[in-house]
Amino acid sequence: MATKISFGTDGWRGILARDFTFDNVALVTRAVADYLHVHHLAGRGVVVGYDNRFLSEQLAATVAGVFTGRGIPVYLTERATPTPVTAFAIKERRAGGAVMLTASHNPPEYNGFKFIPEYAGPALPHITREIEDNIHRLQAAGEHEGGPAEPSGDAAQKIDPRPAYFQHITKLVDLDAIRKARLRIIVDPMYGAGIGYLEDILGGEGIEVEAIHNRRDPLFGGSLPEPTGKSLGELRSLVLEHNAHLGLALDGDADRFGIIDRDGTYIAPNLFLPLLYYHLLQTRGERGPVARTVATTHLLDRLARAFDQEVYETPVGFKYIGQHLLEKNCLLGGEESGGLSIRGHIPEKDGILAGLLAAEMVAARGKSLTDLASEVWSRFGRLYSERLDVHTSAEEKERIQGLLKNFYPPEIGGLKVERRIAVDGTKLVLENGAWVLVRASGTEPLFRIYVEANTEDELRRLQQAARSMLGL
Ligand SMILES: O=P(O)(O)OC[C@H]1O[C@H](O)[C@H](O)[C@@H](O)[C@@H]1O
Repeated sequence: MATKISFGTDGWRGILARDFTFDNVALVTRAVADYLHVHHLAGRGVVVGYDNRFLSEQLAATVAGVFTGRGIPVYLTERATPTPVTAFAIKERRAGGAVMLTASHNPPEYNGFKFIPEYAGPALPHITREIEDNIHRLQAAGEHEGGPAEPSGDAAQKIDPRPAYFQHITKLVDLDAIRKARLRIIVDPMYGAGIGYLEDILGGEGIEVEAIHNRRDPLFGGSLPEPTGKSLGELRSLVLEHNAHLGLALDGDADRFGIIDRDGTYIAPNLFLPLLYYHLLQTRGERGPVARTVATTHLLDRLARAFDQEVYETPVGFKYIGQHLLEKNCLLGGEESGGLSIRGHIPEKDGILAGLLAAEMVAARGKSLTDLASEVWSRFGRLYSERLDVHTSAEEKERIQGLLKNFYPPEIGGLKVERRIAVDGTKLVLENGAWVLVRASGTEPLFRIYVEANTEDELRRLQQAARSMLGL
């Protein structure tokens, strides 16, 4: 039977050997090739990149073979490459798009297929829908049943996308300031595709940098390549032990970031994003709107208001943030799951850029991120945010989806509901600015409950209230 292949929040993911097979990857590539031909992009060629996972390189060779077999020139990266670097290579070569083989921060048994169109950011839904339609058409025609062997990736042109990316990133970040401030930095690429990026960019400028987990391990040392507070224990210990100024981590394909401050504090994206927007506005003196997802902190809105800038609120998924970076000339776009990009860069999230900007902020102000946070909170107030992930059965999922459609209570946790936003899940904004959002994840079989409140107590109260109202 044909596998059901669909593009979720960010590409198609599947379990290796079960549904993520060479045949299915070849089939999806054929669907992308058809898309490129129909849109007259095929002649510009396509970049193919891959992460450090099991079989990623071999799967990338299959992708390259299918494209070249269909007359599409291929630029195949000569080694594992971060997603943002693969995306940047599109721009540099004016290619018609890219395919990136990666399952990002998923468990080791997964792999994934991202199509990045010619604008060098994640594919928007109308594009993935068209590719899915092509897949279904090919499946209906029996093309999923093997067919003639695809040529290997030998016909592809091998590229090293690093030099051009390094050159570009050097223009976006003040590496000189980082060097002059004599920062000591520890980096953790989590065994992923980001190995050799932060450490080489910083080290190349004579900045003191040390790297851990910087060899390939498709099992990710027994944990997930997801740079959250929970998984960065070793980085935290080393930062403290070496008295470093920062610990900078990347996820499996280096599009997300994780930051440890000098005192070992994990700086969550919902805090880092406002700190960075403040840095761009206040310290760099730049101006421009900000784009955030519906699940991301409203502290960004407070900053935007104070500096007379606009805020764009999007559904979850960096594809929407990327679209705003492109179309609204935003200064910053970011999301709570750990993605950001800035004006002048590609509309794709980039963990390498995020880490370098963190170092620039610390260097420019001679303050730790925690001290910078105190400065921002004293000017704009503090907000407490947290996301809960709740697993449910398939029947439960349906019940909750049904409930959410009409979920508009007059109050939650004793606070009046002022506004309901339904761009993605259901978000209720309360009378004192606190808010609750409940939505089904597009990448995992669970619901996410996001709450932002003015105090820690209020946060817990709202979490409890939302859970009991929905039976979650
Ligand atoms: O909450 P989910 O639908 O699972 O999505 C969580 C995240 O998944 C991927 O990493 C996307 O690239 C992100 O843009 C998104 O925020």
